[in-house]
Amino acid sequence: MSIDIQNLSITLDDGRTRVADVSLRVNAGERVGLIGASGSGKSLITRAILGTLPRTMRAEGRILVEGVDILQLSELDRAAMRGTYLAAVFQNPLAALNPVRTVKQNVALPLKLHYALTRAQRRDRVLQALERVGLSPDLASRYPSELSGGQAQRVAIAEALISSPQLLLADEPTTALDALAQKHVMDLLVSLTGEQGAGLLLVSHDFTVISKATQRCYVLHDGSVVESGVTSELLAHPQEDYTKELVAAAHQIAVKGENA
Ligand SMILES: Nc1ncnc2c1ncn2[C@@H]1O[C@H](COP(=O)(O)OP(=O)(O)OP(=O)(O)O)[C@@H](O)[C@H]1O
Repeated sequence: MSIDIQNLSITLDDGRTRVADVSLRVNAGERVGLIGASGSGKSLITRAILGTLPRTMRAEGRILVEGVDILQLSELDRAAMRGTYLAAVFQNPLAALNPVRTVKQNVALPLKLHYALTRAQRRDRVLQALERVGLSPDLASRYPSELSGGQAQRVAIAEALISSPQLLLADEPTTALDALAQKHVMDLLVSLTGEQGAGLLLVSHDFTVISKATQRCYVLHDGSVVESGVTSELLAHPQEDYTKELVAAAHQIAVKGENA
């Protein structure tokens, strides 16, 4: 499944524009980055794709999925896309997981909502999903508050991928994790989306993260795309001043890490 965002603008009720005329494409099975500083509009674009923008905001333009403009679909149809064609992983897994449900109940939720499976089929799928993200079945009966940040993010990934979505939106999925958990979670996102043939839209403020996981990327500044291209080329030869700043920041972090 490809997703083709054409001239997307997101405006507040009072007329202020937060995202302006953004065009962005993720081809089937492709890993694409969306990079920009805090407040540049990355999360709003993700939410416009998911259909979860705040009620005080309006999205204009087109978001084509297999040629259908999903901005024109009903709320019900948008909700049906979440957990089937589309899934998402966010920065804070504990906010995304239901705290009063166990790990296995959280992971099973998309199956319960969207698929007619028996309890036994659901249980098997959940255990398989936990195994694929490298979590022991012993964790299945725990509550989210009884997990480390890295474990909780793995649970969120298992939940996102259990229904084999065709596009995974990952919004700063590693920002809240320590360096080792960051690497594990990124490796997992790349390998699992690859195995499932799903596309990945990876949102981050950090070129280091984007460069490790994506083939192409878009640079967002103050709600507009200022540059886009093959990630390795953008990193090696940024054209715009803003992209140069982001690249320099990533190099500084890398050098600090090497000297630590
Ligand atoms: N509910 C809201 N009402 C009004 N303005 C909002 C709302 N949500 C976000 N904004 C504004 O829209 C702009 C883009 O926000 P967005 O969350 O998309 O940024 P971001 O690039 O994802 O930042 P971060 O990396 O910090 O998450 C910001 O100026 C933000 O203050």
